[in-house]
Amino acid sequence: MHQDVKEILFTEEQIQKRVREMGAQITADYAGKTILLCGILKGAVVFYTDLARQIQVPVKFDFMSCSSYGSSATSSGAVTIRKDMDNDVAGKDILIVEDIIDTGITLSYLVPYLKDRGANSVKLATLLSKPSRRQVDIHVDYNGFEIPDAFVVGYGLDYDSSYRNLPYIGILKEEIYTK
Ligand SMILES: O=P(O)(O)OC[C@H]1O[C@H](OP(=O)(O)OP(=O)(O)O)[C@H](O)[C@@H]1O
Ligand code: HPA
Repeated sequence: MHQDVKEILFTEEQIQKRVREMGAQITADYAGKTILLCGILKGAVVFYTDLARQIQVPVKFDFMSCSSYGSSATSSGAVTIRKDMDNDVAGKDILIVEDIIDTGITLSYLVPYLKDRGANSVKLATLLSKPSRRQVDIHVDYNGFEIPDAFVVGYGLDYDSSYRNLPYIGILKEEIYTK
């Protein structure tokens, strides 16, 4: 275990098992359709590549990059798009892939944004959700794990751009982000 991690919340094996289950559910729900899989950079990348390979219906890859002002603790609710999807959204069945939903502010902006551009459907898959931190109500179609209000890293999630490559999800020691 990394020295900055105080506790492993989900091991590599637990994550892979859950991702397989989510992929099977998505495969069943989208039978006969093609999914435009929209990953939200950068945190979702690891989950995205694993989930995509567990989906057995046709999938097209696309990505968006967003930023919300301030840290997620102090977010003003203003979300800007740094990189939009390359594909035309109209008429497509879009599945947004996130690593974590915290306040819900990012998704509360993105889902209507894509719907307003004429998507046939917009659904949401997230590996992690922190319901106790929610500021806006978000409907999550596929949720990997609900977690307590702790700062987690690994499997794509970062603190100060580090730890994204840890194969597990762990709780970061408080002294790392309070120093
Ligand atoms: O529900 P919210 O409070 O809006 O927070 C969730 C968002 O915050 C994180 O992204 P971040 O801005 O840290 O960028 P990153 O994915 O590049 O790490 C995460 O990947 C979500 O996109
Ligand atoms: O716990 C977290 N870890 C990393 N990034 C995050 N963005 C919101 N919550 C978190």
